[in-house]
Amino acid sequence: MADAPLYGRVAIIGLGLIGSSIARAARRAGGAGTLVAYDQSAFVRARVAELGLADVVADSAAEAAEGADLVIVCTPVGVSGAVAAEIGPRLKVGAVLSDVGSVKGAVVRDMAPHVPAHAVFIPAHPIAGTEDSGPDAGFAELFQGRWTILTPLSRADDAEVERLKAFWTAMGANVDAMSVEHHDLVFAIVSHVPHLIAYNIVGTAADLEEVTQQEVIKYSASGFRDFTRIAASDPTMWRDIFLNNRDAVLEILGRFTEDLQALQRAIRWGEGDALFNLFTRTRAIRRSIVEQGQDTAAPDFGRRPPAKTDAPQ
Ligand SMILES: NC(=O)C1=CN([C@@H]2O[C@H](COP(=O)(O)OP(=O)(O)OC[C@H]3O[C@@H](n4cnc5c(N)ncnc54)[C@H](O)[C@@H]3O)[C@@H](O)[C@H]2O)C=CC1
Ligand SMILES: O=C(O)C(=O)Cc1ccc(O)cc1
Repeated sequence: MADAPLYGRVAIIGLGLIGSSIARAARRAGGAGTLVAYDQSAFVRARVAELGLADVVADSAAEAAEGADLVIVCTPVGVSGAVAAEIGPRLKVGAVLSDVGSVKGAVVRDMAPHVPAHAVFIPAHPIAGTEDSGPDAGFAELFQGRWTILTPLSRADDAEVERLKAFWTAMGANVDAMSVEHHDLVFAIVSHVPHLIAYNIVGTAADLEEVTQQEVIKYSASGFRDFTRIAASDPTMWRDIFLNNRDAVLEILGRFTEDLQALQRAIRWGEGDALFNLFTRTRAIRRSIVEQGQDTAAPDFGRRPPAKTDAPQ
C-alpha cells in the first residue's frame, strides 16, 4: 500500500455485514483518508459510532456522498436506485460511485440514470459473505483471498477501474472483471439458485408433519445442516436478489428442474449407473474447488478425508 490513501474521502452507504466489513478492511489497509458512513437505521448509525467504524456518521446519504472521492452503496439491491437518486446530484466532479450488490443488471438499470456525467459508475460484487447481517457481523478479513467482480460500463473508465481494483486488492481481494449480463448468469448458478434450493429444502422439512421440528434439529449433523446455514441468510437481501435477477434465475431453474427430473427417473427405474456417473462428476468439482482454496466461506461441519476409491460400493 502506498503512503497516500487511494481515495481521500470514502463514503459507505449501508453499514451491514458488507458495508461494515469494507469500513474495517479499508481502514486497516489505509485505503481511505476519511471514512464517512450513513445507514437509514438509527440503531445501525449509533452502533457504527460506538464501534468507531467511521470518522464521520452522516445524517443522510446525500450528506455522506457530498465531497466523497468514492461512494460505495452497500444496501439491499432493491433500494440501490433510490439511494443513487438521492446521492447522484451531490457527487463531486471525478467522484467514483460503486456498489456491492449480488445482482448487476438491475442495479445498473436502476443506478446508472442518476449518475451525473462528471462522475464514474463502476459496479462491483465481492464474492464473500456469511449468513449474518448487521454492523456487528462484519470483519476486516472478510475479503481476504476472495474474489471481487467489477463490471465496468465503459473503457473510458479504465484508469478509475484500476484505482478501484487497487482498493479491493489492498483489502485482500482478488479482482476480476466481466460484463453485467455474464455476471448475472454466473451468479445465478453458483450462488442464487443454490440459495433458493436451501430455502426450499429447509422449508419443505419444516412443513413435513411426520418429522417433528425436534428431529430436524436433532439429526441435522449432515448435509441438511449446511442447507440450514444458507437458509438463515438475510430475507430482505435475498428477496431482492431473486426479484432483480429474475431472468437468469428462471433460466437456471428451468435447467435444474429438468436435471432433477432425470434423477427422479433414474431412481424410479433403478438406473444406478446414471446416479453413479453424476455423483462422480460432482465429487470431482468439489475436489477441484477445495484444491483451489475456494471453500473457506462456510464453516467446516466435520468434513471427513476423501474416500480412497471412486468404484461403486
Ligand atoms: N451478505 C452477503 O453475504 C453478501 C451481500 N452482498 C450484497 O451486499 C449488499 C448488502 O448486504 P449485507 O451487508 O449482507 O446486508 P445487511 O442487511 O447486513 O446490511 C444492509 C444495510 O443497509 C441498510 N439500508 C437499507 N436500506 C437503506 C437505505 N435506503 N439507505 C441507507 N441504508 C440502507 C440497512 O439498514 C442495513 O444496515 C446487498 O446488496 C447484497 O446483495 C454481496 C456479497 C455478499
Ligand atoms: O454465505 C455464503 O455461503 C455465501 O454464499 C455468501 C454470499 C452471499 C451473496 C453473495 O452475493 C456473495 C456471497
